[in-house]
Amino acid sequence: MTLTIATRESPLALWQAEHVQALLRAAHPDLIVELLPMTTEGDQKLEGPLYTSGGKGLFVKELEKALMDGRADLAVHSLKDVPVHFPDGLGLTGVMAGEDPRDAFVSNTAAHFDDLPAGATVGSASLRRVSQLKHARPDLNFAVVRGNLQTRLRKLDEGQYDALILAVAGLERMGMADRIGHAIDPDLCLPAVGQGVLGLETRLGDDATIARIQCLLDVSTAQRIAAERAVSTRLDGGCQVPLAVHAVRVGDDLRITARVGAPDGSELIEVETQGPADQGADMGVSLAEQLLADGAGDYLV
Ligand SMILES: NCc1[nH]cc(CCC(=O)O)c1CC(=O)O
Repeated sequence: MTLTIATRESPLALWQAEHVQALLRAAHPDLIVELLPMTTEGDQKLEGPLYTSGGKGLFVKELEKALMDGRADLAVHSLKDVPVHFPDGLGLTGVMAGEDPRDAFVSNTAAHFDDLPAGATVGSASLRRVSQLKHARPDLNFAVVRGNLQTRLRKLDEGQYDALILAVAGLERMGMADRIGHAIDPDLCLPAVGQGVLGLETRLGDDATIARIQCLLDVSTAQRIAAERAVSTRLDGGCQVPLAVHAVRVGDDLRITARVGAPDGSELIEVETQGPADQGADMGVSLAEQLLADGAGDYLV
């Protein structure tokens, strides 16, 4: 049997696909695992912030076409970039064990976010990051930065920004953990839904592929993801909205924290709940409704 993994051609996407390819080869010596690298619309549209150019779906659509056509059997995604709804016939078959979910502070001049002087320029195109960090530090200047991790770091090194905020997991996967000044306390900047988690998308009912990837799946992470994605599904949120959701395991429970912030940092709404880990999806829906009751709708356009 041959299993083909569709992947974007960015260095991070290729790393993720090759990582899964190596794990599948090791688990199934009889299996031929191939990559189908493709350029997506999202990779071609690198001007302007993601939330003005069509959102997360752009990175996923081409890969899903390949799955539907049978040119590929599996897509490996940074779950953070995966929209809440799937096309007919496709689905999220499972998730792998989560890595560090936090954001990273990256700077060549300041050792810590708190050390940034007033007026310093922080590069981020994420409404989630900007709304939370502006709330904490209204005196900083936030500027859009796009491109893959390597491009963003080059712009930092050229002096276009005093600091960048990037996901710890992406930097670690790229072998660039040495660029991390410090991981940011979730209290300051709560992570995105699914941050640091790889999700595996297949055709629904493709039992042969689904059987082969079982060995990669992590049940505890799946519970965390069910909770987090329930919040964004109820709010219909993509990366176009300033939404942060983070579920952590506390014994047999999950504690879920969610925030929606004004893009200008003037208001930050936070809600939290705790309950049995296998009821995360229901808890997530209630938490989303609590956010709406607290006025989050104003910022979820
Ligand atoms: N939005 C791009 C993206 N998608 C996933 C990651 C990092 C890895 C992850 O969170 O799984 C990144 C880079 C970043 O936000 O710095």
